[in-house]
Amino acid sequence: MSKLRIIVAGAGGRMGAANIAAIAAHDGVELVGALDRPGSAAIGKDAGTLAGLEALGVPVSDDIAPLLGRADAIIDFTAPASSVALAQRAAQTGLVHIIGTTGCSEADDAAIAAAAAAGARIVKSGNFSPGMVALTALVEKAARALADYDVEILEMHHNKKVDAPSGTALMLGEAAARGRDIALKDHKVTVRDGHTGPREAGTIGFATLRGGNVIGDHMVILAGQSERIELNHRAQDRTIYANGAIKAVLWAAAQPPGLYSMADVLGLND
Ligand SMILES: NC(=O)C1=CN([C@@H]2O[C@H](COP(=O)(O)OP(=O)(O)OC[C@H]3O[C@@H](n4cnc5c(N)ncnc54)[C@H](OP(=O)(O)O)[C@@H]3O)[C@@H](O)[C@H]2O)C=CC1
Ligand SMILES: O=C(O)C1=N[C@H](C(=O)O)C[C@H](O)C1
Repeated sequence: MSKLRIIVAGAGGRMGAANIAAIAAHDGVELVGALDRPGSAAIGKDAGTLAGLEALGVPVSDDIAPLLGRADAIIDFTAPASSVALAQRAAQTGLVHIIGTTGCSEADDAAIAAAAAAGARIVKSGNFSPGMVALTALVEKAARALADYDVEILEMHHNKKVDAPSGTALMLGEAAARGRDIALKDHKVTVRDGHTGPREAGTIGFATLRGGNVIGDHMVILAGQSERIELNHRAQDRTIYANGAIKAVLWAAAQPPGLYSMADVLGLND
């Protein structure tokens, strides 16, 4: 079987390097293009060198146009504006588009859904690790079973992260909300400061920590009157996300256009 040809967007970033290295190590895929922001220091450099590997003969560019005809998929861990623009390109050409970018607004998500409806095969997830997808399913079940317990979600990431709460924390919050048959947007509490009064029953609280080079820690707490359940996930290496993104490419290549989640990729929604 021929290898699937992948473009990595955000090649100069932390996840860009992890994605390039994971593609180079995988037998079923090959890197055919690397993109970054116009003006980025990565432009013109070899993608392999940027990822700490031997040169791969793939220079980083700021122009996707010449790459579109010779790629099957884009792996994109960048920024919301970039992911929306790439989704529109993927729709024009029917490409697989794997979106790991977090911090998207409702309008960004609507534009991404529109691109999927217009022909792109998009897998979008706040977290591409299979362990986190499994944890998300557990959180939904626990929130449903323990309907009167208070749900609080704590996350810690490195000091370069720009969005909060993390995409994963929001994904876990959505799972808890599904378990309770409520809409997260109507029940989430992301800030507590000053005289807040007692905790409002049925809300889902978020706490954000930032520091050092923490890759990604998440804890979901279900607090009852005489007990507390803590569901924890700690990422130890970005390779876990990059390998999940490749798994998503291989799965999505065989799907019709649409917007999919990692739960779809892992067969949890079958
Ligand atoms: N879903 C998941 O499993 C995971 C998601 N993430 C998410 O992935 C995203 C990237 O994370 P990370 O790699 O740590 O971040 P970095 O800042 O290290 O990398 C982002 C890259 O995208 C580039 N970029 C930013 N804006 C644009 C643009 N408009 N057009 C093209 N390229 C652009 C940046 O270029 P420059 O530096 O020049 O600005 C940089 O190379 C974040 O949203 C993060 O939350 C991260 C890990 C796992
Ligand atoms: O920015 C990061 O680093 C990460 N972002 C994702 C998120 O916002 O949840 C996934 C992971 O936690 C790392």
